[in-house]
Amino acid sequence: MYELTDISRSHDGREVLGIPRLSLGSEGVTAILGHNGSGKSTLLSLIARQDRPDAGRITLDGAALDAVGQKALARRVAYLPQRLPPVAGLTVRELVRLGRFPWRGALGRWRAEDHAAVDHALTETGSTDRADRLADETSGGERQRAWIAMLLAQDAPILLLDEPTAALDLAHAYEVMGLLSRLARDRGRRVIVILHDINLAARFADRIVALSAGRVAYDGAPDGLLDPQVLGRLYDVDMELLPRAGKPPFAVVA
Ligand SMILES: Nc1ncnc2c1ncn2[C@@H]1O[C@H](COP(=O)(O)OP(=O)(O)OP(=O)(O)O)[C@@H](O)[C@H]1O
Repeated sequence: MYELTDISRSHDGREVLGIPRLSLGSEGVTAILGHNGSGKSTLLSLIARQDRPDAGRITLDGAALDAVGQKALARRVAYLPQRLPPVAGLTVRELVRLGRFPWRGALGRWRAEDHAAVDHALTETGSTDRADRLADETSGGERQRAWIAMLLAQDAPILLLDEPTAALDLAHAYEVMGLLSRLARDRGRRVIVILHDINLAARFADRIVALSAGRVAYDGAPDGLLDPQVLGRLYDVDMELLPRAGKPPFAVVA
């Protein structure tokens, strides 16, 4: 579990993230929401240790995040950034195999469990049929699922994903979120995921942390966020809720 204390991160003399205190990772799925530029990716890249705060302290399970070795961190935290690098020349399977890097033995030998983890990740993301195609030649959404498969193959207890559903059609966005929430529920994974879709977050998250101008503006259960006033303040737009029998109401712009 992460503990953040007195975190500050600035760019060009402007503080883009200021968090006095925040614990993350004790719930199954935590969704991070907020308007564009509110600091979501900055927060995620800090806890993924892709970036460092200018001030403050981040611990992971009680140890300073800075002090965790690179391989040990990769075994505990799998991170999917918003902007993914090009994958020229790699097949989908080769891309997914990269996720096994922190687990491979001395001399980088492939063990049966590495192959099994890759096959399992391909199956879980519905990517098996495309495994031998060049990742570059698959559609944006198919490639996104291959990246998610790579993340699953890494087999880390904490998954950090920055807008993983952005390139996905509705059905696959729900499928991927369903998969992440099953990993949390059935396999004890802790998922921290940036989303823009309030309704997707309300459906799958156990906790929502919403940022506004670099500050935590809401932190709690999805129910509490599904309030036109709270949403209106957060996104600076009039919102209304459409009730649905037996399901969370649907938030729409009024
Ligand atoms: N490397 C950088 N250099 C300068 N400014 C940056 C840099 N990275 C982020 N910022 C600024 O910090 C602020 C927060 O950015 P961040 O990417 O964390 O927002 P976000 O909530 O993830 O936005 P979005 O929803 O658009 O992805 C923005 O104003 C952004 O312009």
